[in-house]
Formats: sequence, structure tokens, C-alpha cells
Amino acid sequence: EKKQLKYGAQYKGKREDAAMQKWRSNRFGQFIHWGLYAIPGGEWKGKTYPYAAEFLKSSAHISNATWDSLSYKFNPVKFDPKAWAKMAKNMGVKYMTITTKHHEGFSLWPSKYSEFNVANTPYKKDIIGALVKAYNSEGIDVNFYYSVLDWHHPDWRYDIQSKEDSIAFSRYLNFAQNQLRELAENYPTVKGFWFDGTWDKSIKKNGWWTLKIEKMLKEIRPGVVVNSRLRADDFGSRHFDSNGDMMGDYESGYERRLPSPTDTQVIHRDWEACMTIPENQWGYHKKWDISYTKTPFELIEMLAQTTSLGGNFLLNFGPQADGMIRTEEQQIAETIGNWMKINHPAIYNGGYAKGWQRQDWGYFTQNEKDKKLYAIVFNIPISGILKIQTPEGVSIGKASLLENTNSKITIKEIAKRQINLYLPKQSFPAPFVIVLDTANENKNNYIDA
Ligand SMILES: C[C@@H]1N[C@@H](c2cn(-c3ccccc3)nn2)[C@H](O)[C@@H]1O
Repeated sequence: EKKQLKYGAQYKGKREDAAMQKWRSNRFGQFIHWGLYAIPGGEWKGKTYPYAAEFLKSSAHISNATWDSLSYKFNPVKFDPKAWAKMAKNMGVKYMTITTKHHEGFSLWPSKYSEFNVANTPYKKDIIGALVKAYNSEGIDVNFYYSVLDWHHPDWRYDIQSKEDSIAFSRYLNFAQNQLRELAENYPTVKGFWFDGTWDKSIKKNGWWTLKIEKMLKEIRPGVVVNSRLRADDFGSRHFDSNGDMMGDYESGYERRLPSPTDTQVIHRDWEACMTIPENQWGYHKKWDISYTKTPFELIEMLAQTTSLGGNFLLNFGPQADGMIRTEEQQIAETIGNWMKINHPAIYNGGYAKGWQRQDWGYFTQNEKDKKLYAIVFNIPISGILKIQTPEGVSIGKASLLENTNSKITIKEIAKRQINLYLPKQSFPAPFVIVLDTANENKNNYIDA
């Protein structure tokens, strides 16, 4: 039976307020990982480390003092927040999530609560403020990533094993609360908080704090959206409380992985997948090609698959220490943007198309604004025929290419709820979208076979 929880889920089901509906309708976001780790870029003393660049401090066993001294070299002279925001707009993202502080503990805003921040670098200026302004001017919502895990702060603890630990860690929790309050108060247009670094025992033993933070942020910024990864309950259960109810406003467990296209249990809640372009690099790595880097079409397919299951897709960029976005990322952003310019109706406001059987050739999305059904095609069958199974009582009026709605696409009902869609004889150099106008059959003249 249900446990009585003080720090468990605060509500059940999906939030339907305007702020959450906007968060949901955005669908496609840009993750940005930027910090001192961009300076060494995965290399140290002439050696390349093939691990995540933002983990170089631990991979190369670098002392706090040495790592922290990187802040004296942080001077992104080529940083142009307007250029980043323009690139993001052209790529077609509706939101952006920026690392305000990653595990290294370096704050990209002039925090009152830690000297280890951008004001005490040659660069000096408030990077978070500049990015919020530039992205908001492009109509892009901004969320703040915040790592609770902090390698720099002397009061951080991985576990609480002594009185000293609990005294120090309560200082740390107050520090983190102060920083989060500062972020919520000083940047009033922030739309969400993306918590990371919450897997250690020290946090699992302090679930009460995670709820306190969620409540504080929602009090300062009504409507703000908080990810499940912040939360631990009375018994240290994370993301989902000990009764199996999701905590926070959306599930943020999909990191560098997606649910399978037929895993429809995710459609019952809001969720987001975050994804790297290389296999596992969030921060800038000098050697982009030490691992496989995903092609634009692979990334577009991930976006389509995520949308088809009612989730958001957060694609990561790792800017260089000089403030430039690497050319490979610029090119990928442009290719995705060209696709989104034509096909965004299948993505924005898109979601799970209930009852439409997932097919091998691609993904269905249902647009909750125009109520249209979109078929996003990635694999053209040799037959040239797309097989479609319609939900009970639903027929397809007409089908056309989104790119050219005058294109009449022939469809034929070959059996009850079984449709053949005959693709036009043309080349399709990129994934493409078919718009299906559906109609509810008038049930009372439906003669059972
Ligand atoms: C969103 C991503 N989460 C951070 C991360 C991932 N991990 C991790 C650590 C051990 C195993 C698997 C994942 N630790 N921190 C990455 O650095 C990035 O910020």
C-alpha cells in the first residue's frame, strides 16, 4: 500500500498550466555546456584523454588548486551571445539550457556566494545575463542547468558519515540554495531549472532539501519548470518517489539514450531526452573525432522519435574556450535548421499520435494545435508503399507532402483499418513529412463486417 511521504511527488499527472504547455510545445532545445573545462578541451600536459572533456579534472587526476587556476585563463574574447542565439534560432530550437555551474563548481554568473566565478576572470562579464538577453531577444526560452555536485566547494560531501560531514554539508546545502535563489531572482525570465549531480548518498539522505528547493524556485518564479533529477524523497528514492509517482515536472532520466519507439509508457508523463553529438562529450573536446559524431539525419530522427513519444529533445553544444562554436557544430545546426524550416509543423506542438501503430518507415506525430497528423519518413520501403494502420473509427481523408501540399498522394484502404500509401515516384534526399487529414468515421452507419 501507499507510503505516507513528506518529500515525495507533490502532484500527479501532467501540469496543464500555460508555462508547462509552452515548455511541452517547444519540443526542441539546445543544451550548452561551457566552463573552464573548455580551456584544456580534453587534453592535459600533451596527452589526450578520451573521456568526457568536462570530466578531465578527474580523468587526469588534476588537483583543485591547479584546476581552479584555469579561471585566470578564462577569457573568451570571441564570445558573441547574439551570434550563438542567431545560430540557435536558425537551427529551430525553441529553448536553451545553459550550464550555470557544472561539477567543477565554476559559476558563469557573478555570484555573491562564491568567488569562483566569471567576475574573477580576465573576462569579467556576466555570461549568463548576456545569454539570457540574447536568446530571449530571439524568442528562445532559457533554462538553467545547475550541478548540485560541486568538486570545488570545501563543504560538498559525497556521503554523510560523521557529525562533521553533516555540519559541512548543511553549509553546502545553504550555499547551493543561496545560489539558486540568486539565479531565480536575478534572471526573472528563466523558464526552468535543470538539476544534475544529485545521485550521491549525501543528497539521497536529504530529500527534504530537494523539495524545499523546488518549492522555493516555484515561489520566486511561478510557472518555472523543474526536472525530476533534482528530487529525492523521504527514503532516498530519486526521480520517482517510493510510491512510484514522478517528482518534479518532467522525467529527465534519458541522457544519451532514448526510450524505444514502442515504449509508450513514457507518453503518460512529460519527459526530455538530452543528447551529445559525439558519443560522450558535453564540454568542448579538441579531438572531435575521437568518437563517432552523429550526422544531422541521425539527430533529426532522434528529434522525431522523441516528439512521437511526447517528449522534448535537448541537443548539446560545447563551445570553445575562445567563445566560438566549433565549425562542425555550426554545420550540423545549419543542416538541422534547413530541415526544421520546412518540417517544423511535425515537431512544434507535436506529440504522441494515439492509436497510430508505429511503422518501420518512420514516426507519427499529432499536432495539438492544427490537429493534423504527420508522418515523418526516414526509411522508404523498396515497394514504395507506406503501410498505415489507422485507429478504430478514424479514416484518412487525404495525404500530401508537407513540402508541397499540391502533391496528391494516392492512398488505398486494402482492409479494415489497413491503408496503402503510394509514395510519388521521386527522389527523397532527406527525411520528409506527409500530412494526413484524418476524419472520424460516423460510427452509426458503420456496418460491422
Ligand atoms: C548532462 C550530463 N550529466 C553529466 C554527468 C554524467 N555523469 C555520469 C557519471 C557516471 C556514469 C554516467 C554518467 N556524471 N555527470 C555530464 O557531464 C553532463 O552534464
